[in-house]
Amino acid sequence: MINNSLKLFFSQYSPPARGVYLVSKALNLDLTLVDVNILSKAYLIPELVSINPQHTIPTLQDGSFVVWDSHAIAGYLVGMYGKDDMLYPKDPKKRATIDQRLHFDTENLFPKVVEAIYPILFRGKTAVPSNLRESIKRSYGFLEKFLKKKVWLAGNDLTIADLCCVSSIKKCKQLPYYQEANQRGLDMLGSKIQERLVETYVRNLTIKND
Ligand SMILES: N[C@@H](CCC(=O)N[C@@H](CS)C(=O)NCC(=O)O)C(=O)O
Repeated sequence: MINNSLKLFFSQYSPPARGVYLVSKALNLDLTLVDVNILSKAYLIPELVSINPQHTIPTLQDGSFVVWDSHAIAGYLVGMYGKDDMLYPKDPKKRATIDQRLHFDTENLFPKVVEAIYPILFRGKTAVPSNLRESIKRSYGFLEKFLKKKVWLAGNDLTIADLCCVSSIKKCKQLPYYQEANQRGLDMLGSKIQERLVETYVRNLTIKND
């Protein structure tokens, strides 16, 4: 379904932006993607800052309505454009479980990704500290427990919890739109991290030899 009024401020390097992109694919919605280079200092484009003072990626503009935070955007897209509520059921118990997973992503998973990756991308660090690696493993352990006896993260059906957390990764890989909507950006982020590690390594060698 093409909706020309839906504009998503997006970056392949942004996991939450890719979460929203996955949701749009699940809904068969065509978004207009505005590619924002979050790796460059010039990413604060006026078009984004004027509608979202927090200037976070992803931000959705639907006509005169603006919403940001990937989880809020995902719920909005299902409510507004879903042919049914399967991806984000209105049933209070089902929704509460999904919301718990989404909040887990906000307060636990994503901050750890940021803590692990940002110092390598932006501050010349070359490794993820071992205590953080342990902490990330604990988070994945929680996800495994959430998944126990369930097909998907919040029950037997795919929901926005899966698409936002992309935690039940093997299942998500089976989705027909997964490669385009997540794997491509994930590979780009992986290559960028490798590139930064090599740059930092070479810079450190040069400093040593000076
Ligand atoms: N909880 C937010 C996190 C959004 C976020 O922090 N996005 C990062 C990119 S992955 C960003 O916009 N960073 C630049 C900034 O905060 O100005 C969400 O789920 O959308």
